[in-house]
Amino acid sequence: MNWSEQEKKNSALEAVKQIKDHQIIGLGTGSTAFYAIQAVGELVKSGMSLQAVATSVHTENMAAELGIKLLKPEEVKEIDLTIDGADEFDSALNLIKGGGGALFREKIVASLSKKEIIIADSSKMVERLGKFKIPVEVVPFGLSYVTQQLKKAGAICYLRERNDKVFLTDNQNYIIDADFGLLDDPAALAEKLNQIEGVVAHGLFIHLATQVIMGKGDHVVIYDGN
Ligand SMILES: O=C(CO)[C@H](O)[C@H](O)COP(=O)(O)O
Repeated sequence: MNWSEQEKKNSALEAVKQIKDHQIIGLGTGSTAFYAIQAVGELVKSGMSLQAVATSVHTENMAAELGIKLLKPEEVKEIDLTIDGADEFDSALNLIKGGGGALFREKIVASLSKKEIIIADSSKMVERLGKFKIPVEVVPFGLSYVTQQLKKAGAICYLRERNDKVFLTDNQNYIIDADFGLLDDPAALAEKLNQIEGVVAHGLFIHLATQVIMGKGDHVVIYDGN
């Protein structure tokens, strides 16, 4: 396993230590969350009674294979603890998420969660957010309008594709990867994006993370939010 995979795994295993019996757990999406989902599967196998809400169809399938009982978000009032990855995080624990395209469900699950733990390898920590383009999930009907609004706001826009076809999210929407350059004020940009009709969700997660657990070499560093 290379160093970044080891850091991802270490951060995931550290986060999973916080899970208690009978809790409802939010399961993230991506290559870091993968290690957490595997570990939650182990806890269930060892006899812990846990239920989970998944942030994507991919995660749902993985959890089902591991015997983790799944709930739909509409069946829960709140989630005790969510463990998810991120594409970038800063010292205020603001995030860019959505590299895997699951940003809408991830944001709903994070918003339902009492505790949102972000797990990451050390490459994800940045001084200023924005090197990673901001994923913006858009209803297909609104693609032209939203693209124009994002451009007016200063972004260079890329419609996400996979295998030479337009990428479709689990919600059958498109993703525009919006390059705003390095951000001076992520919260202000998040507010601006919230105002655009046709935007389902964007990848700026402001004040949603409770804690970031970052793998660094063979240990982990924990950053707590305020
Ligand atoms: O937001 C996400 C998916 O929508 C992921 O959490 C993010 O892309 C990080 O992924 P990885 O752990 O594979 O680097």
